[in-house]
Amino acid sequence: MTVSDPVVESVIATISRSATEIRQGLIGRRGTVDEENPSGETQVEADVWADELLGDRLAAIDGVGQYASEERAEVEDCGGDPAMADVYAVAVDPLDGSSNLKSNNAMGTIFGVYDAALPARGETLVAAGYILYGPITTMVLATEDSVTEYELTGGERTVVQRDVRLPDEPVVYGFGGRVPDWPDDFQEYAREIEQELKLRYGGAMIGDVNQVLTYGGIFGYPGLESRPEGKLRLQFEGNPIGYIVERAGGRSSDGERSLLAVDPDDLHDRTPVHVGNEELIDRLEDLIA
Ligand SMILES: O=P(O)(O)OC[C@H]1O[C@](O)(COP(=O)(O)O)[C@@H](O)[C@@H]1O
Ligand SMILES: [Mg+2]
Ligand SMILES: [Mg+2]
Repeated sequence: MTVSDPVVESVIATISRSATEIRQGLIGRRGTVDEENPSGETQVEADVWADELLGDRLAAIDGVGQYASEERAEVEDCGGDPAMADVYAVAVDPLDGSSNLKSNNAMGTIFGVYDAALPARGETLVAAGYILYGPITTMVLATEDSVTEYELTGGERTVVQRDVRLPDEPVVYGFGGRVPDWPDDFQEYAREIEQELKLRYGGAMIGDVNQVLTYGGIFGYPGLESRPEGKLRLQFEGNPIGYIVERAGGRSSDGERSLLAVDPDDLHDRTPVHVGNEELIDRLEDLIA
């Protein structure tokens, strides 16, 4: 599938072509640097490197008016106002789950193409996707009308599944954060779910969400007692994943409403993130609202 808008297609082609290179470049970049990202988390060498690589390439695309990433404080102005026709803003989590580099477990790259200046509502996304660096490098791409899974080799992307849909019968769940730090209502919900589904939690949202897309179920990183806003970032993680799961027939929620309807205050806002089969998200909202 190619996307009809040439700018959006260029963004997707640039990220998918860069993925093999990013995967290769992880070697030798597993150590931490002496810096924190704007969310106050220790950066790994590969976080900084992947951000620079993607930032340089995406900013060079005509029609990309803004670039923003989890790893830099401010939105980069790339020449062009996303309020204008055919100008977009791209928000990226260059490496999702980069703490998994140390233990050599799955990781990802997440991106959202917004038709609005950042920070923006998820409803303004025109495309979103993620790369999963698993045993195979894959990309899941959602656009207005469909979700497609690709395998990436060299610079090529090969379709492996068109029209990806969440299976009707959910099988897996994964919830982030420490159990004693979960609010009572979320604990109650989790107790129910663990009677019904199998636990899959790998410490990289992309790996865990891909399990949900493949088998059906729910991924959640709830608001915590110690941090009611949760851990994950709305612009770089919550919105793109919410968009993908909703396009695949599922639901997303911050606990009360679709993630795509959340109004951002700040580029690095955090939000509780829940995505999965509709019925499971409905039940969650009933219990914790
Ligand atoms: O270590 P925890 O608390 O389980 O958190 C894991 C979550 O944090 C993240 O690693 C945050 O993403 P980054 O690695 O991009 O900061 C998610 O991928 C994952 O779901
Ligand atoms: Mg992340
Ligand atoms: Mg990251």
